[in-house]
Order: sequence, then structure tokens, then C-alpha cells
Amino acid sequence: MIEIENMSFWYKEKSKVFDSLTMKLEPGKIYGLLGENGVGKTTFLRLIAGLLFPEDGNCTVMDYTPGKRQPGFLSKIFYLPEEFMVTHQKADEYARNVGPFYPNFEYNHYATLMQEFGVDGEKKLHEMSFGQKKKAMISLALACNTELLLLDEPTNGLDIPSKSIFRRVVARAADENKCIIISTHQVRDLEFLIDPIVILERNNVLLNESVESITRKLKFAVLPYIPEDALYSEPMMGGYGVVVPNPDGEESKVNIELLFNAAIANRARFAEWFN
Ligand SMILES: Nc1ncnc2c1ncn2[C@@H]1O[C@H](COP(=O)(O)OP(=O)(O)OP(=O)(O)O)[C@@H](O)[C@H]1O
Repeated sequence: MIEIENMSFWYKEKSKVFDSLTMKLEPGKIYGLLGENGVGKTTFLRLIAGLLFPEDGNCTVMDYTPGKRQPGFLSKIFYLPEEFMVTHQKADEYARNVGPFYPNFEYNHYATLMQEFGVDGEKKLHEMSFGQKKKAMISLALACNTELLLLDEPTNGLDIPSKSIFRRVVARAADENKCIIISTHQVRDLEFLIDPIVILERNNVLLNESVESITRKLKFAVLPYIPEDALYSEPMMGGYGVVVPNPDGEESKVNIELLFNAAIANRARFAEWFN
């Protein structure tokens, strides 16, 4: 669905955000896009959406060149930025105006999602709180039913019940033809939703792997001690949260925060294991 080949991008040439980045993203998945502050997650989403243009290399999305912003392409993707300007329209009115640009948009689906999130669509968008606006825009994004959905920090601003609803409605929206990419720092909000996990690092991608492949190679545990072969450990309730190599393929549940910290602390080993 998304093929990126030797793509370089910079705002200022002497500090490249991406330098010859190559990666593939497939349909039927909900990707979790992680990375330290300033590493380029938003830039990555904007390149895929065609709002920024690669300086070098190629980025092809569903056989389109995003930067050309062709109508066929625009009707197949929905990009929801972390922060957005809203109009003075009522949320429902806005959905009725924007939705028809997307061939698979269903107003009833939008209305059901708004009800599920408990947002009053008769309220004007600019009079809503940040969380209410976010839920209205998430409802619209999902109801547009596009092949590609790009969500930048979608759970930022959502209260605890809304985060559960978000996980439920996104899981329900996923199907084999769709690719959903969620950029987030709130990994605990999305622990059981995102798979594969993509970790960006300065200039490039450090990891792009399914949870299954990660847990085949790594074991996550809470132990009363730090094992000698620990790739990463940190104190937590009950002992230490540790990430260790998993030569015997023992089953464990991925802890994304531990994975992230282990990857950052062991860049070379991760590159060797996973590439
Ligand atoms: N409009 C811009 N002009 C110049 N530099 C920019 C611009 N937007 C972003 N940058 C720089 O590009 C790099 C990547 O920024 P980006 O916002 O993509 O990172 P991010 O991973 O989304 O960060 P965060 O996790 O803090 O949201 C940063 O070093 C940032 O300072």
C-alpha cells in the first residue's frame, strides 16, 4: 500500500529528517508509529499524505505519488493531524459538507460514532472542548472509510472512557483492505491495538515489525532481579521490567514502553536482529 524507497526529506539541508529511508507498509494492519520527540513522525505522515514532498527518492501510496494530490488519491486517504483548526459550523453540518468528498462515507456511521463517543453533533465545532473536537473529528475520519487513515496522536486529549471507545471503534474499522497508521507517545492507550510497531529514529527507521515477530525474538517479563543478558530494565511494581533475548521462543506479552527503550538503547543489535 505504501512503498518508500530511498526517501530523503529535510526542512533545512544540513539537518535531514529522513536520509534514504526505505520501508513498506501493508494493508490490513494498524501500524503504531513511535519515536522520540522531533524524530519525524508528523513529517512522515505529512509526506504520505502529500502535504510535504520528498527531496529525493520515492514515496508511492496506493500507486499514487502523494505530492501530486490527485483527486483519486485524496478520496482514499484521511489525515487527522494532532491539532487542527475548526470551522464555526456545527459538527454534524461539517460532516455533511466534508463527507461527500469520500466515496465510502456514511453519515449514519458518523452519527453512530458521535453517539458512542457522547458528542453532541448539534454543537458548533469552535465551541467544543479540545477532547470533544477530537472525538468529532475521529468520528468523521472513521466514517469516511478510506483505504488509508493517518492519525497523529489521536488519544491526546481524550478522557479515560473515550480512550477505550477509541480502541473499540478503530479495531472495528480495521479490515484487510485498510491501512491505519497511528502516531503516538501514549503507547499504553494503544497497547492491544497497534501491530506492527514502527519505531522511527533520527534519519531512518529503527524497527518495523509485527508483535508476533518481536515476541519471537524478545521476551518481556517482570522479575525480582536484572538478568545478565537484559537488553533493558527498569524498576517497576514487583521488581524489574526487563527485555531479554528469547532464543527458546518462549511466549510473552510485548510491553511497548520497554520495547521502545530497549530499541533506543540497543540500536545496532535491533538493526541486526530485525533487518
Ligand atoms: N515547519 C518546519 N520547519 C522547520 N523544521 C521543522 C518544521 N516542522 C518540523 N521541523 C523539524 O523537523 C523535525 C521533525 O519534526 P516532527 O514534528 O515531524 O517530529 P515528531 O516526531 O512528530 O515530534 P513530536 O514527537 O515532538 O511531535 C524536528 O526536528 C522539527 O524541529
